[in-house]
Amino acid sequence: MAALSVAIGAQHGLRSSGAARPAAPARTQPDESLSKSLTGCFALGAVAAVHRKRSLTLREWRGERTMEINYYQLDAMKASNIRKKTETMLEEGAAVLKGCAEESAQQKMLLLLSSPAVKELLVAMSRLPVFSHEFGLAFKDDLTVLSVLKQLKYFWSLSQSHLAILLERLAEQLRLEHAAAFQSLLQELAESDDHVVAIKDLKMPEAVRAFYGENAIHLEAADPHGVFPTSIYRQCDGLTLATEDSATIESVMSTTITTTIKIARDVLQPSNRLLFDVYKPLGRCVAVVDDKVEAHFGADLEKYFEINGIEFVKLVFSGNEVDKNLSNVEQILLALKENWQARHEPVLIVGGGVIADVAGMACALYSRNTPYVMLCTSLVAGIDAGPSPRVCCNGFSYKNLYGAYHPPALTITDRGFWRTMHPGQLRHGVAEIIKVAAMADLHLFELMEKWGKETVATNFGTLGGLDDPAFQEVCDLIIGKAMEGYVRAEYGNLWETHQCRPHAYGHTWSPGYELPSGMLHGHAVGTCMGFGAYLSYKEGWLSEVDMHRVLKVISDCELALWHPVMEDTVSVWKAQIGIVEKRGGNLCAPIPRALGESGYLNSLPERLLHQRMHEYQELCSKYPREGRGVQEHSVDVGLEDPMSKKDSIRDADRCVVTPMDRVVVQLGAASQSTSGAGARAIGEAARIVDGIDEMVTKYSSQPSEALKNVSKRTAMTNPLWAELMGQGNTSRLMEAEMISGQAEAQLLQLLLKLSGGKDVLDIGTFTGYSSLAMAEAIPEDGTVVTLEREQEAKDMAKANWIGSPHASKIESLVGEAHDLLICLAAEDKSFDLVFLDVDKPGYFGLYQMLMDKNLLKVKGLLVVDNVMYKGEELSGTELTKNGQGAQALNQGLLDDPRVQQVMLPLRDGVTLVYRES
Ligand SMILES: C[S@@+](CC[C@H](N)C(=O)[O-])C[C@H]1O[C@@H](n2cnc3c(N)ncnc32)[C@H](O)[C@@H]1O
Repeated sequence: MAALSVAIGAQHGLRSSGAARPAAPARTQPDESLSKSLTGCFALGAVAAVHRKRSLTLREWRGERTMEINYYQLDAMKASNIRKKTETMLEEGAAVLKGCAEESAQQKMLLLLSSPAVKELLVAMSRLPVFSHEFGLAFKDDLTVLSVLKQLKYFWSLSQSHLAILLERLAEQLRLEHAAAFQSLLQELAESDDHVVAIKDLKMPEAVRAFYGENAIHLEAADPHGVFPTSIYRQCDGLTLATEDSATIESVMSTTITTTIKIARDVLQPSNRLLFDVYKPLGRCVAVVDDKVEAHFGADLEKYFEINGIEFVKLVFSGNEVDKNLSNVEQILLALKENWQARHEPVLIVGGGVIADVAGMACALYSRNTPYVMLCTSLVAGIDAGPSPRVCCNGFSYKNLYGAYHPPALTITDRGFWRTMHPGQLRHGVAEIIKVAAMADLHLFELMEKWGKETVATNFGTLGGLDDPAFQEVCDLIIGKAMEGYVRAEYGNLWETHQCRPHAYGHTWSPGYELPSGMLHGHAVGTCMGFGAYLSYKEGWLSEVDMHRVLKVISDCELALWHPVMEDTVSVWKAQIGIVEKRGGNLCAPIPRALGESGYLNSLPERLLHQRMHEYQELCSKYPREGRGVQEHSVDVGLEDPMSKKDSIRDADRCVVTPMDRVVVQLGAASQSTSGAGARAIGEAARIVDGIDEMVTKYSSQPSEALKNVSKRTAMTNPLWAELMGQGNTSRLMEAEMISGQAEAQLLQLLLKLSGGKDVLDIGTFTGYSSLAMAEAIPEDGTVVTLEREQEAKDMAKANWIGSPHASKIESLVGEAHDLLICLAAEDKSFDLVFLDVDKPGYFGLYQMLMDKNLLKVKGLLVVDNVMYKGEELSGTELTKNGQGAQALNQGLLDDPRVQQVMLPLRDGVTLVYRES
């Protein structure tokens, strides 16, 4: 690297600063040959001049003089000159266009490029530091002009239509009377295929080419960004200081990235220019589109590009939290490669926060960085994830474990897309607005206090209040302010080089419990913001009144202040340890110091955390819904619980619960040894197979609140089971994955409703899901007898049923199923429906007891789970004991003339057995 720096420096000129330096450590005196070879290294440029001028003193030779390497030599800029030159160019350009009205569009462009004022402006712009503070501030009162001038610097590499768009925009802003002339140039150009030809490739008169060619040669040395840019959105700079013998080099490097953010309406109306201006000059648009957005707006997207004559390549990917993994990033990378995505061509990303993260990360990785335009279709994307420089994905069950810093070149937020959002998904996005408001913008906070409820109720003015212009303005204002607050806080700390980040409010403790709780991100943030506000009050920062204002606005927007997962304060403490590590050894927890002002809490000892959390729980219990959010879980809004799937199809440790899991794992392994189209096809196949359970869950009736609660609580039990097993309190290691779940519960409920059964036997209680589901479906005088070997599981199930009006229908017995069946038979019990879901080796024996002892009534129904046992028989591998148990029952049923049965490929296979006699 050092050699490279010096070589660049030699090209661009080294200057000896001659700064006084502390004495260098003693070194051996270089011999003459070394001296010669070092001089030889600096054969070019100013260094050679320095060496030639006089011979070095020994002191100097030992490295006590410093060489400064200048990378770029940009012209000094004077805003008034640029403005004047621009206006003259517009005048002269319009006159040129008027004088050649009959010429072809290409000829018009050539005549323009030959005009002195155009030449002068373009060359001047190409030599200016257009990304500098000074330049930005000089044009701060006209951001359109600023944006155009930043691009004009690259005119030599831009396509004809791109340059025409820039000239048209300048005319609209500065010389409206000439705008029509430039507009018609653009229209004419856009109609020919040649509009994508770059200025540098036009066949221009020799003198004109020589003029621009000379500038290009100047730029090669002075500022290569202007002549050979990688893309028009990034520049680098640096300062390298080297001792004269090059033994020590000190350097700083920086990258400057330009970005534009627009809050707009009707972006997909074909006449809207936002996407046109980016993609028309490129001739095509490669887009990564969220599959749910595709369902609603896919046709509009296609129409937009078709009408505007832009080739459109649409790559549709799933954008659920559960899909936020490296495997999906890789699939996007493959798709980009297959479509010859170029490094200067911004990818269009259309969707919400997850697709912004995953596809944004793919762009960060593709050719090390490829620009992208973010078209935000959700609230979270629109004000937070969309313009965010952080792109990321989850890994090893940790949120955002992998990532990069790669902001979009253009972010577009159009509220119109939100009309199709699930209200629950929109609601949780509101947390991000409250976050900005409480930490950085009192005015925005007051707006949320006044309008928060209504914005949530109307999907931000897209499903209501459409005829109320004042409300529409309020909606835009809230979004604009939230966006501005976000950008203000984040863009000065793009690479998170320090941790004073107001935007991490609500993100300190919740990362530890968000995934296990199954909460939507915004609700998890809500709970964490509420806790943060309480801590602030306890610190003496927020007044009690203001603390309650924060809690109230969260609660009014129907977000969660509290979730039972937070009762596990040990896990919350672990989350704090993790976050301290992530924040470079500091807690640095952003919490409001006053309303609308940021503060940072840097210490919260463990005991105090436990205490504060309990106090906070008490406080939340007095809020509506006892602090709980409305539709607070992913499953409540039709999304899969992020914990229900492991991260990657390539994850060899993926928990194989069903035959589908086995297929997905196999496909994952296959995709590792394949690339290109093969890997993509395998990935697609894996996604389809993997999506079957999700689809079944999505389109089957949703479980009751009580059942949802059982699955949530069960999802958190794995560490507990390990502990209980370690203490000898269970006979074997249990796992949360043993739960039957929603689809099977729906099946059981439907069977009971269809058959009118009321005496039910549930063999294998676990945490009580199937028993409660069946209890919900039987009449008031019905009974569910449930059997369980483990006392701990029985206790847990009982606790899970508390609060359900159907709990009283359940009779829970503990012991070996075999023994308990003997007791039930002795009591002459018999059942309309039996659900068999215990250790598989005992299946056939238990079945025989059910039949022989008439525990299953004639005309009764037996439902058996796991009859495909993880696809073992299908895979042809040697069967485990469980696999053998399932097979024995399957064969036994086939051989038993008393029953009629059907095996359904639902999850791990469910067989319905009707007892004929
Ligand atoms: C797959 S889980 C049951 C899941 C439950 N039906 C549900 O809906 O979530 C199996 C349960 O049966 C219990 N079990 C396994 N073999 C048993 C046996 N032979 N006798 C009694 N209980 C048994 C296990 O302890 C475990 O809690």
